[in-house]
Amino acid sequence: MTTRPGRRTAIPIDDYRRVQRASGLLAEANEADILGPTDVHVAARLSALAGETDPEVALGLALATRAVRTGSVALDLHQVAEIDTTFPWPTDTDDWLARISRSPLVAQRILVIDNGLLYLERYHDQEVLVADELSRRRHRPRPTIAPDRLDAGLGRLFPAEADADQREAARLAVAESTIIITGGPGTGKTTTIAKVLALLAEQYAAADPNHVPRFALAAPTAKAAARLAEAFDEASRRLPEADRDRLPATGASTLHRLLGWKPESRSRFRHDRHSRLPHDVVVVDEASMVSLTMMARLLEALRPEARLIIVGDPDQLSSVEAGAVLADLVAGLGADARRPLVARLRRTYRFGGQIGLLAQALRDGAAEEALGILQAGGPEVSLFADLAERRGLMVDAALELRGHAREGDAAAAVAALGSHRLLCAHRHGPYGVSYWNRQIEQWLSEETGDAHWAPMYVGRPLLVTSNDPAMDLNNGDTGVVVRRDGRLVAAFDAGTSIREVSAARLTDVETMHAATVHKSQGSQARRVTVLLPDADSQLLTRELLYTAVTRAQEEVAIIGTPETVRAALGRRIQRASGLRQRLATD
Ligand SMILES: Nc1ncnc2c1ncn2[C@@H]1O[C@H](COP(=O)(O)OP(=O)(O)OP(=O)(O)O)[C@@H](O)[C@H]1O
Repeated sequence: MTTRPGRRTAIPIDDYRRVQRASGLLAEANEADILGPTDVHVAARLSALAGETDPEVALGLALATRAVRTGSVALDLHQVAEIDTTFPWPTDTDDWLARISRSPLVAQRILVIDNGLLYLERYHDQEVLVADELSRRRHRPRPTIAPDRLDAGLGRLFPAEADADQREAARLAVAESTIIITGGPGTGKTTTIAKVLALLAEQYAAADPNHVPRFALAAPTAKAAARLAEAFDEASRRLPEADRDRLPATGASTLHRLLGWKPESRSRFRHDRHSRLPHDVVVVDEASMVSLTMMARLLEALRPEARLIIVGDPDQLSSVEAGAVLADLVAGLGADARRPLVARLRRTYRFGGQIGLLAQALRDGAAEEALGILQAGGPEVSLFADLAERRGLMVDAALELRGHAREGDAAAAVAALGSHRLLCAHRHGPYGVSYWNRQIEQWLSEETGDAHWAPMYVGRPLLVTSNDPAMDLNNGDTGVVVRRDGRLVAAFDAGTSIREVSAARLTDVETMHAATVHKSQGSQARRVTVLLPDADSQLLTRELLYTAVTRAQEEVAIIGTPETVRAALGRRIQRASGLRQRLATD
């Protein structure tokens, strides 16, 4: 048994996961690592308060709490055996569900049973709200448009035969007031958004020349919002002049900022159903990262007649919070063949080909095809067994950063952050971010002769790990420490500009030679190295590998074996929710 050193009483190091006062089934499930301490505490306390004495009902509540903690919106009791096949689960699941339905926990709406799924009340309310708001939007009359003008605009902006998917997506986005546009990396999502907004500006101008429409572009994270602003700017510049001139000024912000987040209260926003957003059109990009809670807040804050355009890649990792809303919306709203509200962009414009082909094979779970592409190698994709193969590349990237940082060239240093990224599934352990950050620093120090690294060294790449409104820094922002007039300043990428703050004032930052795949979502680098963990790691999933590979703009190397690639593609992230069912049967 491992013990913490220097203590008089030996305490097992994993004790923090054990709940000392729990008993019975909850304690057993805690001991089996099925339930975490929060699940046990919540279930024990709420059951006691509600007067529930059946331990299997309390177990249901604990599992519903666990479900939310692990990304699901609801729990299907019939699937619990998949969590742990050896645990002594209640033998009659229907009876278990029936006992829960008669419980005071349900009478007091702590738990809700709907369509055979078990919910914590708050998540049930949010799911119903999202389904109801979307249903209301779907059954409203279509917006009035000038169809001839739309046809002419589509012909003008999407003249090529090869752009049929984009043209169709744009047609739907103008004709409908709610639409989802999906597509993998480089399929022209941002390009299409710019053209859709140009077409809409034209429609609004024709309907009422005195009304200047208000467009909002939003993304779930600050990083993604900055990238959207940049890409949108670029795409708008390529529009024909008359279309560009019609576009109203449209910056991009986070969803939190759009809704007017009030930091003093966790889930409160300035805009809600009593104070709606003033916009005519709201575009949400990187929607795979939007949680159920955020989607609920957005939908209730939109004016009923406002247009909503949801854009994203449903095959990427979902939000770190509960829900896989984009995937649910695509499955639920795409199910209606009579009135499809989902447009798919399938053609890749960005890559020379191999990264796109690899991404496709990964998305489809076609392991042998993916391995074929990887093993054929080439300038864009490769598979290595050992990360040492990339040592030269990683050291060069770190040296480039250091060079610009020593010269005090913040813009060049920030740009150099995008040259290479090492992506890991884990934070800790031999495949983790912490280990590899230290290793790359060690290699760098061997190269430069700088023996010891102070915590803040010139050329240190930074990742912000919490929101800091006072410094205007957001969780996920990236920057680099540069030397400026003998002082150390941290220069951050603010999309189209650089923000500098004193490095000494920074608290919640990590080194970012390596980053987790989750943290890298919404950003890209020219070259990417993906370090796969052992095949039995539960974090190794198809969504993770697909998200990691699609962060690469020019070249990607996977560090792993055919076995780990197969294991990744064979493991899917399962997130239970009733949303797609509600939407499909609406
Ligand atoms: N119809 C098109 N014809 C030619 N090039 C295009 C077309 N659509 C997009 N592109 C080009 O493909 C590249 C990717 O486009 P865009 O940034 O719009 O894609 P995206 O799907 O938003 O990408 P991301 O993966 O960054 O979200 C850009 O260089 C863009 O100019």
